[in-house]
Amino acid sequence: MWYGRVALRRLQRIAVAPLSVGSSLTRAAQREMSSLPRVYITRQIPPEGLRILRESGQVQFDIWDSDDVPVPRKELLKKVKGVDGLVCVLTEKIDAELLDAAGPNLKVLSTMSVGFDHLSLEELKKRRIRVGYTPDVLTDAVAELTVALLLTTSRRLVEATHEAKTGGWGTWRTLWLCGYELANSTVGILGLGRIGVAIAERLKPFKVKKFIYTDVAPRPELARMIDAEYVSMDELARQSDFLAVCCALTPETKEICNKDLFSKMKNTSIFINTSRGGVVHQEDLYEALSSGQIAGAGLDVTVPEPLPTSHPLFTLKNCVILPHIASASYTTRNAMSALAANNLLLGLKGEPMIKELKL
Ligand SMILES: O=C(O)[C@H](O)CO
Repeated sequence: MWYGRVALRRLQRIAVAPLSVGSSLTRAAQREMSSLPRVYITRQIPPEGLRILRESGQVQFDIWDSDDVPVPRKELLKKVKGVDGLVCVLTEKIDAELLDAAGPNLKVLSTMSVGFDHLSLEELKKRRIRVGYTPDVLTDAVAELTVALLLTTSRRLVEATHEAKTGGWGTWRTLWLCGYELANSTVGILGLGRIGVAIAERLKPFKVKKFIYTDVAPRPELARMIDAEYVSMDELARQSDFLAVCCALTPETKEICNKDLFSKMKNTSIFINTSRGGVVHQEDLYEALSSGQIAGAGLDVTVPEPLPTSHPLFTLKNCVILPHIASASYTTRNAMSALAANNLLLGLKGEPMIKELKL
């Protein structure tokens, strides 16, 4: 269930109560509370996660009381001082500076995201800080949104609604607003994991002819689930009518979608990215779209985020840009917050987390 803003604020007041040791508490209760591990939460996370933390009776926590504005870095560096645990989202850079500010008490970091490119894994490992993250629970939502974005881009839905609303809709025309269909197409997946499989499963009923994928190595178990063929990066570019990027952002995948890739794609191909903006060389993508090297692109992620409204990509009719909403369903965001909360609590107890990154 999703709580409204007022209910959420009420929940938060209750949740943070242990830190503001009130006069109504007995001294014994105050002592007990102040001996609990201290946790800082960098964002107003959905209510399910807050409820779990509050009802656990296992931690005292403080929270940045906003979803609209990220916690300013200066404030964050102050707030993390001495904490035992930290719950963050993808807008917080967890690096040496922050970990130094937190100090040696910090044992567990729990990010409410499947992506972990905002975390300096090396620094975390060096300090033996355990890291929880939230894969799986968002797979359905991300796959669903990816399909929606793919169809929106390939069938030119944004252009079409704009034309209908602004008087561009004249007589029925034979080739007006034509796009590309999935039937009989080849769909390529760059980085085959749970999300890539879920996307392919949803696209299959659209009569896709063939699924292909590339990755650092073949992933036969996953590939078998969707009858996908392993190909090289070059072949992926050459054969794909639709190319969906599903890989994590790492030093190896940074700007892997660049001029070299786009130049090998068909000029009827559609490029879709719901992973991280950093895997794309955006100037090269702009070039490929504006020159007609590829037919269109649908992006849920960009660099930076938010992408300034003056960015050249916004001038292109064949580029659909969404504000990083792939996992944004009420169910999924609550599930992510619950998983992040449970990971944190387990980590603080010294038990295996439900989803823990191997550092
Ligand atoms: O990494 C993630 O979790 C997504 O990008 C946002 O849900």
